[in-house]
Amino acid sequence: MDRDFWLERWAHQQIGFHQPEGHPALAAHWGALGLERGTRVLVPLSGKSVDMAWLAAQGHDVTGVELSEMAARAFFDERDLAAERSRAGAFDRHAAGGVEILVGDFFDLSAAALASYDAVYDRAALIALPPATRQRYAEHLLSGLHAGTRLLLITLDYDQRLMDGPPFAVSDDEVQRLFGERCRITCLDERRGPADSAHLRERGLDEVAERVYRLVRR
Ligand SMILES: C[S@@+](CC[C@H](N)C(=O)[O-])C[C@H]1O[C@@H](n2cnc3c(N)ncnc32)[C@H](O)[C@@H]1O
Repeated sequence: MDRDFWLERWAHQQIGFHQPEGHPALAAHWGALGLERGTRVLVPLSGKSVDMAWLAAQGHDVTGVELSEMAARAFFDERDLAAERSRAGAFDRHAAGGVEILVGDFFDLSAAALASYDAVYDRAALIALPPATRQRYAEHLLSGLHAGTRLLLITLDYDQRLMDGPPFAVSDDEVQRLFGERCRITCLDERRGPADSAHLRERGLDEVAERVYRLVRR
């Protein structure tokens, strides 16, 4: 899953992962993180997720990091927001309405930049990545985040033989392995049943487990 794979997906609008109504687990479980208004929230691999607008509406300062400039433009255009644009290190920054999207590679975000966030929202970021890159993603994220940073992580688990990712199956064991040494992990919710999106059901996924975790960086 290299950069071109994702840019092609955006160019051809093959974005079945995008949820126009946002993810229901966010409103249901964000409160469990116990964050105050004004908290800086990082949304890695953000796409044009409407969850960023929801987080901004809760009073947070939201930063999405996304490879595709098309996704960033779409996020602001769909809200009739004229985004300010500037250069921020390795990234092109688009910002308006309490949300900034850094267009570039998440792995170029410095440890110092990561340390400036108090919370992370990961929906379809970890599960978008193949196994070796998931390890790298967790390492990179945890290398920067300061103690006490809270994360809401949503995973999808299924029989990986039924379908090639993305989205990839991520088991509870893997979450423990990737994050357990450096985070306190609580599974807040688990939902088993048919995949809730038509594009996954069409790809043969009948039975999935979606889990919602709270992680607190030690
Ligand atoms: C499965 S989508 C999920 C998007 C979003 N989190 C959502 O819930 O709609 C994964 C996104 O990550 C972006 N992406 C993939 N690799 C990336 C990287 N290394 N740095 C930044 N963005 C990346 C892709 O362009 C794509 O928009």
